[in-house]
Amino acid sequence: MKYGMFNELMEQPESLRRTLKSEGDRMARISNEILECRRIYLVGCGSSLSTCYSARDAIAMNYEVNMDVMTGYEFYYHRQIDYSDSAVIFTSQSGETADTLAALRRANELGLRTVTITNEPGSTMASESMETIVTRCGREEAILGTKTYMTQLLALYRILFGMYSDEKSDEIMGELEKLPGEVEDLLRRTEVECRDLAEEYSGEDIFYCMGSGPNYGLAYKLAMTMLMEGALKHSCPLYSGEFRHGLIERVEEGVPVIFLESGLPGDELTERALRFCEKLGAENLVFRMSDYSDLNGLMSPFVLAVPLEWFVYYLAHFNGEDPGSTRHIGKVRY
Ligand SMILES: N[C@@H]1[C@@H](O)[C@H](O)[C@@H](COP(=O)(O)O)O[C@@H]1O
Repeated sequence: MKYGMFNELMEQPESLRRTLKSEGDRMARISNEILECRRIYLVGCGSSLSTCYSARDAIAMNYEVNMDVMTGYEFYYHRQIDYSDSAVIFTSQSGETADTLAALRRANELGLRTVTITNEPGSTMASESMETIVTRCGREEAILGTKTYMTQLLALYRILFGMYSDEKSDEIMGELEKLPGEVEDLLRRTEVECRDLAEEYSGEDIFYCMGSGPNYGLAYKLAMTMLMEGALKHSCPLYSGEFRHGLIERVEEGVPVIFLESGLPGDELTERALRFCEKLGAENLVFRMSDYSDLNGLMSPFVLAVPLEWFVYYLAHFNGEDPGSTRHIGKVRY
């Protein structure tokens, strides 16, 4: 059984290729423009907030930078926005989310430099933002964003790592170019094993999702939009270091916990939590960057997203749900 989301999932490599080609120069120009800014805000909601977390954490682990991540309404209601020489990058697949649009309007009123990354060139946010990067995916119908997630994260990494010129940024910029091929390969390699895993866990009601560094953002997306929206499972994301401040009291034999590991230094906390959960006999599902790719650990949200997409796609399927459907909220406003 193939759902509409299947084709969107398979279109990820091509969407990445098209976005790199058509938006490359514009992204490079924006990197140079925001380089001089004293502060950069990243603002989005849901899946589009998760990309902000991942990009911020990837950058903050390597560079000294004033960068804040906020949801749309956090930004809107925040009294102390630093608007002298600051830039805001808004992420919205639809370009219509009311929260993010309200934040964009406030930023424009305050005179901040505004950039929107969206998949909808005709959207309200695209027309009201000073600069727009259009992810070249074509329309995405599934509520569980795949190609729009991948390309949005690509755009954020390109713009933010593009502000620097050193060995690390050169490496990441080079690896971003390799992503379409890498994702193509992952889509092929990981479907069957993740379908089997989904079948095994299809009866579970709740999944805790843990990651550190750039994988916290992915844990957030996995819990909030993939498992809750896509597979209709209860879920909760957390920073690996937060394990011992709550979840440690709740984990017990048979409770499923998903660990996302990048191999970066912050993952010593993920490993520590994993060892503890092993001792308790929890159902540990570990997605390790080193099992899937040789790319830098900073690229793990792109890489691990693919097996997770298959896992969630089939988890929904084995529960008789369409992974791309939604019960209460629409994807794109027409
Ligand atoms: N249910 C959707 C989420 O799936 C989406 O991630 C979020 C942001 O949407 P957008 O990226 O279009 O702003 O909006 C809603 O909450």
